[in-house]
Amino acid sequence: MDPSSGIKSYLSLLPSLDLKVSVVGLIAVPILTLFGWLVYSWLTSPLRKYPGPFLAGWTNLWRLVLSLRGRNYPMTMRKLHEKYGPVVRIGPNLLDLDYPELIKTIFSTDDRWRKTEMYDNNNAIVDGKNTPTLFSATDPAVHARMKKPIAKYYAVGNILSFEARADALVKHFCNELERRYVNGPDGPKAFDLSEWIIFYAWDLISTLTFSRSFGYLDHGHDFDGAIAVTDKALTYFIAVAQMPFLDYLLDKNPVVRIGPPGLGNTMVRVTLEALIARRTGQDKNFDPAMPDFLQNFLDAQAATPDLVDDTIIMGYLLVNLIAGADNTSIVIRSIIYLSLKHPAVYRRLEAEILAAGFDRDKGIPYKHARQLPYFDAVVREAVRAHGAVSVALERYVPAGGLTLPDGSFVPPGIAVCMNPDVLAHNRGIYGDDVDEFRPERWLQAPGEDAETYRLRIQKWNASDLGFGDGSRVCIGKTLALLEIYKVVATLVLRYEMELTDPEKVWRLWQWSSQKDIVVKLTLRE
Ligand code: HEM
Repeated sequence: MDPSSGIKSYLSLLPSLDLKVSVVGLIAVPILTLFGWLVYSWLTSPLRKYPGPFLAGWTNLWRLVLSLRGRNYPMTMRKLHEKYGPVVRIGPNLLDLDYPELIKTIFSTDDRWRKTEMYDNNNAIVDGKNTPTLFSATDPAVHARMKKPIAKYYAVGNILSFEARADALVKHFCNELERRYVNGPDGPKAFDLSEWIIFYAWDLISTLTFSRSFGYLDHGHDFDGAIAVTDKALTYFIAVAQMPFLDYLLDKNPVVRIGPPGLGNTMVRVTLEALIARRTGQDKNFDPAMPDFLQNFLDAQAATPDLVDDTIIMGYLLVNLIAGADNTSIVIRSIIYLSLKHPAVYRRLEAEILAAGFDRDKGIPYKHARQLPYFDAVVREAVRAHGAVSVALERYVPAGGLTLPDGSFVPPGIAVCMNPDVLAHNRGIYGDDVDEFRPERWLQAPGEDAETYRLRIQKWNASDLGFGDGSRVCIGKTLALLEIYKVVATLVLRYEMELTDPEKVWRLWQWSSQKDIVVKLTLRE
């Protein structure tokens, strides 16, 4: 059938030629204007000189579609850099840079490099209000006001004061695994460790945040569906980050919220309940002798009431819950799976942890665990090889513009981004074996003198964006490392661990998350 016949028959219903012309005009003019505007923008864009996929120069739609294809996104970004070099135009107004030497400029401490609108999507809706959080705030002044009263609570000293609680939770984690999968009458049973790791991360962060565990370890499954909701939320955030205005049409539509369903509601409800219970003295779980983040935030409010109101406290609590658990789980899974997949690595790690003199029935002291050089190398390599963040972190070029190492000039107002995953696979930094999991690269190489090694690691540290950098660096890094080192060391110390099928490859979904790490644990003698 002629596809235009529908339009023709519709036009034939119109009473006069004039009206026909008007209707055609009404349709054609906006389309032609849009097309003309696109062509004009494309021709006059200062980014025209940079290479990249053809469609990317015209619209962010191609990135949106790519983002919905999960793991393909980070892999495509790596391939694009292999094909085009360190600068790739991935949007009409966006350059993706693989220049580790620019990290300190773009992710600086001077607040001139503002986060772009892609972060607005992470604002929380509290009491119907679109509320920026410590993570999502794009205005440097708003961010600084939020961060100042609470930064100290994420410093090593305060995080170490949470150690006893973390130890108790790691013990609970082991007890549940042993009860269900290790000490059964038929001996060890295979199970998917990947999901138990997220249960651990959620229960630990909720315990440290407001002294009540979500209860996933007790239930052994996503009993309230909140983990599934968060997964959907992440998929959504990643997608709308590519075209931020979509979030204003969908989730944050001021007239009628279109969707997606229920994002963030569970977290907001649980968090609000915890705050009210604490304020009204009804919080039975809270022991003043063991302060938690909520107590810290209330102390911050008492000390600086002009900076911290209840909405800000809700934002602090929500970011704690949402920003950390998934990322931390991804790294723990990478460490365990990638080590087990490389038996020589696992054996060396195991030997070091077993020889470290930890008491199997007590918590593993974080500071002691961090001193083990091979363990440290394994963690760093896991973050490099398969880290948690494969989203490009965007910033606006400030007044004065940016001169790239290739000599080209990027004017102010253009967005540039760096992707921790792309940087972690930069051959110029890590060598041609970037795709291999090789923790030894982080140790002093045979024949390498101490000074050369020191300088090499210094350069690698400066090239690492896995936890961000500058004034917007991850505030939860120490906490995440504490969670990671404790649980990995405990698992290795207590159990002989094996993949039930060493040939089977984990299943990657979303962008970096992993599923199907099926293991068997046997209690060590
Ligand atoms: C392995 C685990 C983690 C990884 C890989 C990670 C990674 C990152 C990265 C890359 C950034 C910078 C984002 C940007 O510049 O756009 C960031 C920021 C942030 N992270 Fe983490 N994170 C982890 C764990 C946590 C935890 C446990 C918390 C909280 C309890 C947390 C809270 C935050 C916050 C609040 C920010 C924004 C900081 C600011 O802008 O001042 N993260 N994280």
